[in-house]
Amino acid sequence: MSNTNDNRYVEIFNLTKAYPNPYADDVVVVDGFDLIMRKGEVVSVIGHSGCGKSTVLTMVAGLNETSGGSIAVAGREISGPGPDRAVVFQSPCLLPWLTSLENVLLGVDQVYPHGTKAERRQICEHYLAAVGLADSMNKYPREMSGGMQQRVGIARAIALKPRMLLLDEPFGRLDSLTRMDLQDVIIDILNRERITTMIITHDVDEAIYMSDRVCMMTSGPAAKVGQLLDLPFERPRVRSEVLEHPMYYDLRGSLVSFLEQQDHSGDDSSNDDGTMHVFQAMTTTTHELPAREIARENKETPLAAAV
Ligand SMILES: Nc1ncnc2c1ncn2[C@@H]1O[C@H](COP(=O)(O)OP(=O)(O)OP(=O)(O)O)[C@@H](O)[C@H]1O
Repeated sequence: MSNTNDNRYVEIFNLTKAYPNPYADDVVVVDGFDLIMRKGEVVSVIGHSGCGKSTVLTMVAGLNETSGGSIAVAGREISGPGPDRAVVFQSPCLLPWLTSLENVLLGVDQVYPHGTKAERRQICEHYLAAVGLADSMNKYPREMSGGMQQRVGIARAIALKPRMLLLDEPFGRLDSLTRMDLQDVIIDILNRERITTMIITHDVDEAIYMSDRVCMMTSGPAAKVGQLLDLPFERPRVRSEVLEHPMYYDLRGSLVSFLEQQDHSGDDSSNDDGTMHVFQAMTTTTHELPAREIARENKETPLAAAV
């Protein structure tokens, strides 16, 4: 019998991170971050620059030690990095002396040591084709554009058949057309493979298009989950249907409104009647998490649709 519960596939409880400060007390960047993800669910994490999004993602990846709290994936508490959690960063960091196929093979060789060489190669070819690189398997990174290199990075991550995919602003360095192409590449793969995925993004529209829920982080220091927003769009997801959905602009407004509140110093995100502004334009389900006064000396970014 499996010891995992598909409704609680990823369990992040009371996650905390304090970075050392050589001149004063440690800086508590994340404090009390709680999130439960269902198996196959795609959650975007959005928040102002510097609030701690990447800190959360790298802790889930096991690349950044936690200061407190716990993270469990598929019923097992994580204690370091592992191939069960594949990460795609803004820059794919390919090995320049290897072709795209060889770059993907590096990880696949580790994960499928008992497969034959031909089987492992077939897995790499399958995922490189899935990201649109069927004709570029023997190219070196220097022969590929930034978008193509990022496709290799995505293929490399997904070929590991991870339990969880962690995407840290994976399109941050790409032009808007390439960005849209790659959003669709990932959406297609997620439609087929149903990998539980966390995406860090600054882009409200990307968060809405890509995910099943949006996790909105409060501004740091001591950032945590401020709101969770359920999205009503079906999968497989079609961009035009999402954009034309009658709820689209209300949902977008809710996200922007939350971020705007976080941008206002000393605002505790509540109306006079204690309700959250973010709920006002909404008819879909949201889950309110306990509010806490957050000191925000560290705000940086003016609000825009992309924060
Ligand atoms: N290794 C580190 N040591 C000390 N402070 C750090 C370290 N890494 C990040 N920080 C600080 O922690 C805070 C959160 O950083 P983080 O990169 O997680 O934020 P973010 O929300 O992902 O930012 P952005 O959206 O700009 O990428 C920032 O103030 C940053 O300066």
